Amino acid sequence: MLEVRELNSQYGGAKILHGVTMTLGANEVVALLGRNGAGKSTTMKSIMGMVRQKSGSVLYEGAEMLGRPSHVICRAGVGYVPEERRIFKELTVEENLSVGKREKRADAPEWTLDHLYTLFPNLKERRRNLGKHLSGGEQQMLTIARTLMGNPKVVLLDEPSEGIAPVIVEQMAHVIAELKREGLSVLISEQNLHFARLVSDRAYIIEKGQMRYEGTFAELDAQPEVSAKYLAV
Ligand SMILES: Nc1ncnc2c1ncn2[C@@H]1O[C@H](COP(=O)(O)OP(=O)(O)OP(=O)(O)O)[C@@H](O)[C@H]1O
Repeated sequence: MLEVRELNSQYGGAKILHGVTMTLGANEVVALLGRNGAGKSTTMKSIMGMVRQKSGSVLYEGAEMLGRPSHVICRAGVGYVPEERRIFKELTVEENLSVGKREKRADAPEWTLDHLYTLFPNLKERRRNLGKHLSGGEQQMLTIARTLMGNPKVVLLDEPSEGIAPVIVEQMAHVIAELKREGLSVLISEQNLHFARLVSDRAYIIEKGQMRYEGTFAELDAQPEVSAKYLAV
């Protein structure tokens, strides 16, 4: 589905990613783990065409995306939910969702408002409220819901559990499980090993822009020195 090979990225003179290689299979949920500043967001932004200076390869369904603009990558079927929630604060929940609406894709689920409201009951209750009146967790959900309105096949979620209340974290885990059930592929970036383990099939660990680990959580548990070295405890 998504295949990143030998990806190097830099901001100005600062080289951040050094030969990052990873895959996301069809209908898989994969976690990209790592501490603050390890390069998780930069990996996602590079996949999305949001970092200008980069080399390597980003194949989406076999087609090269490296060097293509973000909107083309988006339209090809890759949805991206950045760490900082991007909602229109002066628009209602429903208006925010309408802004994200894109054409139906033959090979991906179509998300109507009704379908989304089943998955996000809080947003249904608050559909006439302005974005600025939502809690942080609701804004996070709205950003995901709006991305789904684009009918993506792949969704990249940057730190979905960060800065939200524990009850919302549970809902977030449910949402990710539902996305998988709908047939989507999901890449999440996480510092929270507990949450990642709950929702993902397998994991990568990145540190200083380099991949340090690839495998299942069971394999990771068998090597406690790896999480001790590369993950926050
Ligand atoms: N626009 C930018 N210009 C210069 N350096 C940047 C920029 N964005 C990020 N960096 C640097 O790139 C490195 C990786 O940052 P990145 O945001 O990818 O990390 P992360 O793993 O996502 O961590 P976080 O949880 O803090 O988002 C950090 O050293 C950061 O300071």
